[in-house]
Amino acid sequence: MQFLDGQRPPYDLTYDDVFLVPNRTDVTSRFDVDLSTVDGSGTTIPVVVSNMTAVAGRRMAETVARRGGITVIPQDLPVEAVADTVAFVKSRDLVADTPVVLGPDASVSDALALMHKRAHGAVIVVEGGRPVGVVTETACADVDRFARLRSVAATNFVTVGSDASPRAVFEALEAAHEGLAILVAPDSSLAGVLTRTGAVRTGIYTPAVDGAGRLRIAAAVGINGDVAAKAKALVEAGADVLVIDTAHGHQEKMIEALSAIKSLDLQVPLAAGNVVSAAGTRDLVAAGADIVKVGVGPGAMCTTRMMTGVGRPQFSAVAECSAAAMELGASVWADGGVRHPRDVALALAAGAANVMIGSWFAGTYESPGDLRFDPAGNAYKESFGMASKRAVAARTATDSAFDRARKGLFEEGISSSRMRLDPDRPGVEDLIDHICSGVRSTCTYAGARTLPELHERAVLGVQSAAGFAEGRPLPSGW
Ligand SMILES: NC(=O)c1ccc[n+]([C@@H]2O[C@H](COP(=O)([O-])OP(=O)(O)OC[C@H]3O[C@@H](n4cnc5c(N)ncnc54)[C@H](OP(=O)(O)O)[C@@H]3O)[C@@H](O)[C@H]2O)c1
Ligand SMILES: O=P(O)(O)OC[C@H]1O[C@@H](n2cnc3c(O)ncnc32)[C@H](O)[C@@H]1O
Ligand SMILES: [K+]
Repeated sequence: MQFLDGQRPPYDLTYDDVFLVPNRTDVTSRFDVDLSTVDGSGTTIPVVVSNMTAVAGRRMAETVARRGGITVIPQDLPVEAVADTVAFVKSRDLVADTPVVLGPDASVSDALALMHKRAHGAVIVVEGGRPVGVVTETACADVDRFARLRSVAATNFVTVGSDASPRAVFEALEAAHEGLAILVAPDSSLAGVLTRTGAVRTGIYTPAVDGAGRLRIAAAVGINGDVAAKAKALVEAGADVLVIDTAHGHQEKMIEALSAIKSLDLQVPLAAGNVVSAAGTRDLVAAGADIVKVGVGPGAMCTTRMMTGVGRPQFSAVAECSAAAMELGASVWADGGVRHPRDVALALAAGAANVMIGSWFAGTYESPGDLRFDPAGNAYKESFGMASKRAVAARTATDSAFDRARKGLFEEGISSSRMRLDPDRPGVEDLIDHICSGVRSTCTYAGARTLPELHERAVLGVQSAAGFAEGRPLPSGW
């Protein structure tokens, strides 16, 4: 990475402050770009879902891993609950999505409550293990909420053998003018569902898989308690990457926790943070981190900078930490503050191996929260910070009332925010398409076939606020 005309400013920069200058390129197609990462996490796109309760659950983990990213399950859950999630994700198909299933005697109201748990927006009615109908929102529009699904389900749905190629599924849907195919096993039992877009995505993305060909998943631990025992249990449960996470990662307790976990030689990459300096990066790598998590204060749910004045503009933090990590053969994840595909591209140009995204993905069908609607009818999900009053109250629920009250004084995050589902991109895969098409395009502009090449070849300029504003679209004129 270099600055345009060698002009590196004497102050720190964030994503909005910088732009990439196009280079002469011999990468002539965006499909010639390889987005896989080199940090040992096994991702084939540079996307890591943040360990936030409002963002990272089993549906998110399954869906994102199928497209090549990885989800970090938050540290606040008991090991048994994380183990369940890991087992679920590892049992999922690499191509077909998991259907939402109800029996024929379930009600329309049951179906409506579950339908938007997944982006394909349908409930499959199953009797004796076999699909007998499909219920969509449209079918429920003018019927009584207590009506039974057997009376509203469409029975003329498209079924395809579970061994059919994605192209064959696409063509069957095209011929039938339908959007969702029901995949059935040879014994006619329900095997999964696949949309037209899902079939197309299968040809573009490579799932992130473990040595046994199962979807990958990561899990987080904090720095308090018997962290090494928890880390060992999580890896035994199947976690592919361990994240050791606390607000101030450059502290003795982190170094102790990380060293203790490293000494177990668990044979999975260890990511630790958060830090924003070369010194913090070096100390975490020396204590055993393969990946250093970078970012203090950029997160959308984070009030740290307002509360403490501590932090660092994220582009400079990532650039400095990744340079220090690379010297030691380690990698960096850029954590927080991503709101546009360009932010992901700039973090990668700065040297990050992967980019962590939290709040942006909270506003999708796949995040764990319930779908809600504001008075104007816009769909949204609730999100909250992991150091917010809400998260601290949940984390300390088993402490004494006095300890809870004491810890409650140190909140550093928003407890309730509404993350709107973008009507054009309501599913996390829509956002992944958006991000990956942006980053593929960045790479061809920069003349890079791989992400390390993007970092090597990136030429960055610094822009004024007017420069940034000029780049924004003006959908309603001026
Ligand atoms: N990236 C960020 O900018 C950022 C900022 C805040 C939180 N978070 C996220 O929020 C979650 C909770 O993190 P957490 O660190 O608050 O809880 P935690 O990991 O459960 O505990 C933090 C530990 O560090 C100690 N500590 C010392 N100075 C601290 C400080 N300035 N801020 C916070 N703890 C400090 C705490 O002790 P005492 O309680 O006795 O002080 C406690 O032992 C994590 O997922 C973290 O990544 C991220
Ligand atoms: O993608 P965003 O949401 O911008 O960033 C995710 C990132 O934010 C950090 N974070 C989560 N909760 C809090 C909180 O309460 N205070 C400070 N920072 C927080 C965390 O690093 C996430 O990965
Ligand atoms: K912030």
